[in-house]
Amino acid sequence: MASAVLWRRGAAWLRSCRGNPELPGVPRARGCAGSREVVPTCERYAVRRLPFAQLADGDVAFFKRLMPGRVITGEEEVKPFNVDWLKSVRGCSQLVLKPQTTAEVSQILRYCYERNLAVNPQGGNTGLVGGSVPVFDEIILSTALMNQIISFDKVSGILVCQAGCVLERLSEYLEEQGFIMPLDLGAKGSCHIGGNVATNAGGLRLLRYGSLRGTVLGLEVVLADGSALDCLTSLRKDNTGYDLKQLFIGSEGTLGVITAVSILCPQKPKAVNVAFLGCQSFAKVLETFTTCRAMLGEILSAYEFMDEKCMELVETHLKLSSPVADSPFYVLIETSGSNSTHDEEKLNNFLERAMASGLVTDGTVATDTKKIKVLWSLRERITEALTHDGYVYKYDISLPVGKLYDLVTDMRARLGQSAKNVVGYGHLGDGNLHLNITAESYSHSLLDAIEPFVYEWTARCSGSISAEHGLGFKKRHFIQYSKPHEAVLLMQQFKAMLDPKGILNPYKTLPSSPERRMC
Ligand SMILES: O=C(O)CC[C@@H](O)C(=O)O
Ligand SMILES: [Zn+2]
Repeated sequence: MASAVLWRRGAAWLRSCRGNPELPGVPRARGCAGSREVVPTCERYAVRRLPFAQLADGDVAFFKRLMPGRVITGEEEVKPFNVDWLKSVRGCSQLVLKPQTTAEVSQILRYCYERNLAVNPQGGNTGLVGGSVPVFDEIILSTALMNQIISFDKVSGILVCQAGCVLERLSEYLEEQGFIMPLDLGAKGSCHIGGNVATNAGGLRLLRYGSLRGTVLGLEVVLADGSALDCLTSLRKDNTGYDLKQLFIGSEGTLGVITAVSILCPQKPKAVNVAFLGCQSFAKVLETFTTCRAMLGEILSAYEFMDEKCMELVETHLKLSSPVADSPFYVLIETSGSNSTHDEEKLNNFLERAMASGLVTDGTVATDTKKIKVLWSLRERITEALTHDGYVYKYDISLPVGKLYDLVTDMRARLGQSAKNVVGYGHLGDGNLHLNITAESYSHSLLDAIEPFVYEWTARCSGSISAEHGLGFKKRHFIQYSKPHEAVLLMQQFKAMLDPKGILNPYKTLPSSPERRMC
């Protein structure tokens, strides 16, 4: 019935958004993940502490002299820095340092290197694989006060800023200048650009603007021994030797601390539209993608999908309402272009075709900023909704796009009643599935039913076990499912060369001694 209504509406439908006006807007920071008590990581996973030095009173006194007023020591004050956003891993650091300058980061690391003290670099602490919090008592080096925009060149669109700038603040700043960040993600209200680069965050705009490996032009990095590496170039082209910045992009703070970033920013599109559509099968989601890519061409800027379980969760836990009739799958299509009449016409033609051929059975379109945000919030806030559903097991998989949803179906069949919900969503246009499984509480047996099955399944399809979230603490021992042994060895050699004492973000990204999960 809904489809008939849509079909008759034609172009008028294109201009409408049936999104509930009372839907709350997109939150500025990712919502709170509840107040669960978290078992310390080292206990839950039986991790062996590496032989770093223990923090002494003299160390704290040194840092207090170096950065008066920017050293946090009280147990309660340090607590939020010890726990990840998901409330799934917890360290027991006793010290948080908040440098403001690269020189201070250098001094901190020089001191820690000499004393053999382990350091956990931390940005907005929005990571999803336990990479941003300590495992034991690593000193937390927070980039929160390194939040200055250094320069923005309107001619080239190149932004240079300190690592601790919050992504959303950068976006707002750039929008005033007629530009945007090439990166957007649900955690934009809290995540730091340095953390985004350190994890090579993907996000919602990758389909259009590519990954940070292409848009980051330069980096300033402080190495483990405190020496600063100035690769903060703003050149589009520079073929002088090896491109060292690439080593640090996606290194998750294990090779150096990123202190400043130079990034190429696109012009703000003049016309943005979002269509939110219902599809009756995953095959139709795929066909809709092929059709819209062919018909929308260069104006297509995002193609996201979510299944009906995701919609149920955002409705139940966040009280958002679906703007379209219940469907097994939903897709969100965004266009970004320079001519609204042209873009709307293209989108309308595509939608008419999609409706006529039965690819899409219901849908709504938003052309103004407020309604666009409402539609995006249905997709962006799934992560937040999941945290209200219990303990969440998260998988972030790259797969050949045609196989993307088979993993969700297989996992559902495998887990049966032992899981509460098994949901699939993600950046379909990038071949990136977010598979999430919820249960009332954490259990080793459920984890054993999921892993290594999920990784073996992914490896059989030549996929990647981490598309965009990184390996952090939780996934480092599974790297071999996506990288050959020689590649892992070479990574370990790079690590040993740049950080011979292994003080930077230990227990993360690369496998070390095997850990046994406690039963
Ligand atoms: O929570 C997740 O699994 C995905 C988070 C994020 O990458 C997203 O695309 O929303
Ligand atoms: Zn994602």
